[in-house]
Amino acid sequence: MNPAPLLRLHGVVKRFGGLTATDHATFDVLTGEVHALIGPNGAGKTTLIHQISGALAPDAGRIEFDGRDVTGLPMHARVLGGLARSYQITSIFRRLSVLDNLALAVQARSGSSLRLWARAREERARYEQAAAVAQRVGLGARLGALAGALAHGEQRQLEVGLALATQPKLLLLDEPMAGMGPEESEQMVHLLQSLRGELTLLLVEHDMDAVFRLADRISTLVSGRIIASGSPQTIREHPEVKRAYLGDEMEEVSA
Ligand SMILES: Nc1ncnc2c1ncn2[C@@H]1O[C@H](COP(=O)(O)OP(=O)(O)OP(=O)(O)O)[C@@H](O)[C@H]1O
Repeated sequence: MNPAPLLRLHGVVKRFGGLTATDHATFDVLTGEVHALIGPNGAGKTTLIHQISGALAPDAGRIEFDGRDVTGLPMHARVLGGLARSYQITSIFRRLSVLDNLALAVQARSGSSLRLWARAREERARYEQAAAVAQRVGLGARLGALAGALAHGEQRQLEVGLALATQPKLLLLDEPMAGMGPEESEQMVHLLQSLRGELTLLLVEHDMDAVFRLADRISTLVSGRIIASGSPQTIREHPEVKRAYLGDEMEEVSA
């Protein structure tokens, strides 16, 4: 039996003036899978991720998460429901340590921020969870380092940790390998591989080597529309996907 869909998009639309960024996008992300969203520059991938996270309201369509219609829910309600997005570097408090950043993210899960500074340091359990997440994302030896002093790849690991600290069912990742060298990318691929089975991942990524190594299924977005969803093999061989995006690139990605 196939796993149930954790996330379902039905005809999701976003218009910016005369431009239709997402154009009746429809696809499912199944529970437990690593799902990659690929497509050319400007296809609407980031816009779609914003709509799923709740940062942008769709002009039309429906988004279901974990059996509920979340289309009208604000972002924080989606986070509390288990839908987390790994934000790029902007979400990190650069003048706080790795551990403090993670402890704040653990605290955010409780939905309260008022008592943050008064209680965060006293709450041993929270810091223990934060340290466990740091270990999980490969930053176990960097707990006391200031986040702003981390290498680029480590900052991206921390971002994943901040999202994991909210204990999500689904983690949205927008270009987790962006700006990384080969060694850092490799580390991120390993980190994401290690999350397999723990939670569901939806990943936007241009690094096709990483995509084809990680993804159980892939959806291809072109001009705001999902033109194909399926296994890596199906996508690799899909004539329209090849024409619109992958082209000769696939010949370089090992089968
Ligand atoms: N806030 C905005 N206002 C106006 N137009 C926007 C806005 N955000 C995105 N767009 C436009 O919507 C289209 C889709 O952009 P989006 O960033 O979602 O594509 P993308 O697939 O993520 O691209 P890339 O792979 O280059 O990151 C583009 O034409 C972009 O210029």
